[in-house]
Amino acid sequence: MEIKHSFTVLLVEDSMSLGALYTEYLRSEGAKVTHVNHGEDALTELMTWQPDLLVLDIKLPDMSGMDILQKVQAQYPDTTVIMITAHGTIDLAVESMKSGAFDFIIKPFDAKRLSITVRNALKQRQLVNLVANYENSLPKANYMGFIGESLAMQTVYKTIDCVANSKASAFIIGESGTGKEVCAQAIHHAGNRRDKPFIALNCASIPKDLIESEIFGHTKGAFTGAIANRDGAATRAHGGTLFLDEVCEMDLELQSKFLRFIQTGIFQRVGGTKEEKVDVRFVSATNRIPWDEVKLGRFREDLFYRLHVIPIELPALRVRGKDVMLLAQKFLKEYNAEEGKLFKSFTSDAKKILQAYHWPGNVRQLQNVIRQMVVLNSSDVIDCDMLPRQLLESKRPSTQSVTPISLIPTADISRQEGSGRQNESSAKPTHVNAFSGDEYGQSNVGERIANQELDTLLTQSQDIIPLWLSEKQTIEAAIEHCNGNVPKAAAMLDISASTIYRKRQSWDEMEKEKEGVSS
Ligand SMILES: Nc1ncnc2c1ncn2[C@@H]1O[C@H](COP(=O)(O)OP(=O)(O)OP(=O)(O)O)[C@@H](O)[C@H]1O
Repeated sequence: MEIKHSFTVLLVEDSMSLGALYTEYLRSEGAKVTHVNHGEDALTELMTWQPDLLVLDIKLPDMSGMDILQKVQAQYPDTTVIMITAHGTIDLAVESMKSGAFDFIIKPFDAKRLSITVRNALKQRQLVNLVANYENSLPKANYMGFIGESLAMQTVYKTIDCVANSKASAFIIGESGTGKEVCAQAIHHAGNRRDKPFIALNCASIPKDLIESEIFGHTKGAFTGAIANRDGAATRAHGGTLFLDEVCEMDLELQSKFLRFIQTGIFQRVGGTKEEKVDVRFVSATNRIPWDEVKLGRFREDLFYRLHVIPIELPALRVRGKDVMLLAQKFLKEYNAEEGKLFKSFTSDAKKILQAYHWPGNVRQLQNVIRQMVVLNSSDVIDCDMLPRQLLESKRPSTQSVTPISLIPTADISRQEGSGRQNESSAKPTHVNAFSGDEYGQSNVGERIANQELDTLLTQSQDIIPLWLSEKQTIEAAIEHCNGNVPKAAAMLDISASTIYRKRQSWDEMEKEKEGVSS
């Protein structure tokens, strides 16, 4: 292995003449050397830069080299330490190796002896770096609270790593239960704001007339019930991260107040007259397609551009392959411990069903299913007969599955319902799902509808409508049923949201063509 040519050394040696001599030896090896005579000076240097090697005399005028070694181990564990010792302190030198020093050299030594130790230390550093780089390049199965080693999740982990230290606003999209809150927390904990607060605010669950005070706080007497001054989420998140969950549900009036806050960090409490300024990083999330909300006039375009700086898309569980079983196994272990049960694994048939199910409620639904099975059964293995009915009855929508309503899962996806949203109009798509159903070999709605049409043709000769129109009606019925939530409708139809958007574009064209023909 090649030793790198230039490396840095902090040499701590109280004798000026020996310091000069060792500096000369080290320079002949290609080192850039900084020489200090006192322990305190060494610690000051270490606060501003970390050398590749620390060559450290055990006996120093102001402190023991052993104390410095301990501090370096605790604060700068990547620094390789070589101890210099006199005959009388060999025991200490041996002790220092137990505490993490790489090697020790006994005084007096010549250039050759120092060269061998230095080269060995550099080789070891290179090996450690090589292994660390290799480990980083392997797929991760665990990352900051996430479980999953699918390619789709590796992309998410890499994006989080890249954006964690930035102050740029991150915008997480994904179906319900895909882990958007886990993602927001991961961004916070992976970045340099990790020691400051992470404040989450669910814009959908706070009553409209309270949300402004929840975000900005209020002064005493600002409204009935405001019996004291109260800090809002903005103040509490100072220095840290403010997570705006379900941000597309934010009231339009509040959106304009929020815009100014995002631009300047300045806000006023409800009922207050004084302006306050905070430093927060914004992370937002929604299970809607934000650009559609902008087009429909429900989300301000200027706010969208402020918040949607770094988009992160969380993949649906059904496109995450083996992650289903990784998660299932993790939840099984967790709920076993909680419930005092003895389940160890799943039968291969149960695994097949779990793997094949389309998980409209994503990880949250999987979590609920595993908990339910653990609570209701006692055995050492999860078998098919313990699986909930909806999993056993659910096949991937086949040629018979033409009515979206018949595909409604009983799973825990009700959180999205009842939002009072009306059916969406045919807003033009700009968002493309990276994990489209077609790429993952999911059944194609066009094909299913085509089969239905064939059946219809065989049994009826009246009321035949164009194939694309029939498909459009089916998809629109599903969207309406889901109160305008396209990702949820797509999940029920077992296609990707991007397929719906593509189709909407082509319907517009078909409608135009139809109008052209009739006029
Ligand atoms: N990759 C994952 N690994 C482990 N647990 C996960 C993962 N993704 C989600 N979860 C778990 O699933 C549950 C739902 O996650 P979370 O609340 O973050 O989803 P969400 O996308 O924010 O959902 P919603 O849009 O409904 O608010 C949580 O209990 C979370 O811990």
